[in-house]
Amino acid sequence: MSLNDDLFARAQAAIPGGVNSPVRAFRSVGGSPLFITSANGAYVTDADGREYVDLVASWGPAILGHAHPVVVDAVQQAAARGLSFGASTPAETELAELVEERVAPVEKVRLLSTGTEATMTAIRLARGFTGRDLLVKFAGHYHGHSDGLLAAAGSGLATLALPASAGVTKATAAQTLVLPYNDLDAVRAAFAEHGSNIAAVITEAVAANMGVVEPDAGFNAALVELAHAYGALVILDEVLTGFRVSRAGYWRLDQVRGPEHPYAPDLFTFGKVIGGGMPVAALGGRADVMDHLAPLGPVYQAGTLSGNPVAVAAGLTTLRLADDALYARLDAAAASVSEAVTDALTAAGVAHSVQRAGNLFSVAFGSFDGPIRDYDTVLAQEAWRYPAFFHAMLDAGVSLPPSVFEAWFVTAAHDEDVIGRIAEALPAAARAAASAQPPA
Ligand SMILES: Cc1ncc(COP(=O)(O)O)c(C=O)c1O
Ligand SMILES: N[C@H](C=O)CCC(=O)O
Repeated sequence: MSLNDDLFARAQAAIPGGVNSPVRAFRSVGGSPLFITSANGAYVTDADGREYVDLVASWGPAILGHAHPVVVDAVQQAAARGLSFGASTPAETELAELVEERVAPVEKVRLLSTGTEATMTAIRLARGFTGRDLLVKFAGHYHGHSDGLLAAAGSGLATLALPASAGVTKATAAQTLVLPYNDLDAVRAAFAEHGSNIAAVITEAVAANMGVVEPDAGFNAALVELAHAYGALVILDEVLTGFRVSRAGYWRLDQVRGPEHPYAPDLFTFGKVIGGGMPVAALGGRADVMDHLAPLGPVYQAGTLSGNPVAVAAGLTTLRLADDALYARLDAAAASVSEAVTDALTAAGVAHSVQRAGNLFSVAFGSFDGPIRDYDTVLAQEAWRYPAFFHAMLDAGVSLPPSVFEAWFVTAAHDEDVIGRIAEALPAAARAAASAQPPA
């Protein structure tokens, strides 16, 4: 028994499933999750003192690498000035201004603590602004764990094969129309039938919670055009992609992909990188919509720790360090790792698709006709090959997301040496995936 195993046994007695977020539980890959005691640069160290190359990066936020000294210093200085005031601070406005400067359609920003709060508030605001009830979401997209968003959600629900969550009332579930991703005909049909009662369409800027699945070129732009034709809003969920794939998130990368560019979603949600590893999230968008939030308008949102000064210091410092050169480095690291994955799997004779968008990527096992475009295809893959692949990588000192349905994350600290260690581990993992057997 390792110390990790002991800690997991103890945690399971004290915490449901031993984890504080289900995706950490290793349920689809088996074994005890890692209990991390420290992290630095591209590495995490577990309770047994074993160091791993980390491709989870706190599920996205750690773009600079773990414990970046400038960020840690900013956090320490902010903490020394006081942990929380329950009052406004100058840095909150600086962070809001920085988001508005980078993401052109965002005219006003409200800070919150989690991505879940951001999407939940965005939906309430869209309903309050339009006076309508229905919400459109796409199968396989994950927007956090508020009630109306848990149908056909990716991430942990995909991993645990949960089509929805217990505890969501039928009335709430009935207000969410779940449509197949990348299917504009389905969106057109939904608007044709329910258009006068649809408040908003929410979409991940690029789906990255069912593995990475890019929107077709022009898809996000067409959503905006369609929704606006019916008086509905579009919420672009950039909780995962915002400030991770470029200085202005996926929205900026998308501007050059579609025929309809530029397009302007009404609301954006941010999380993860905007907090630099601490709990900051944001809702931003058109001023006339945002001004419906209390205290100006009737849509209520609040938070004791919203805009927490220590967390904002981490986020602001991280964003200021994230320049175009940093994103170029992340893109190059993602390209190298994803090419190494393809080379190893191909050499082992494992059919697969490496799905990539900017510096985000994931692997799907099986034969596909081109890049995957929807959740049904994601679910039909040979997911049973992943546990063997995952554990072979872990044994070789590389920590991957413990689910085939999650994206892999590189950091600026993933330099040539680190990528070399990943590349060395891949051939044995690919052979393990090749000899994996489907469940009986
Ligand atoms: C696209 C997206 N939206 C929303 C969320 C929810 O964010 P949080 O986990 O901070 O509540 C996540 C991830 O968890 C996400 O990936
Ligand atoms: N896929 C999720 C976020 O993007 C994973 C994070 C979590 O839910 O703990």
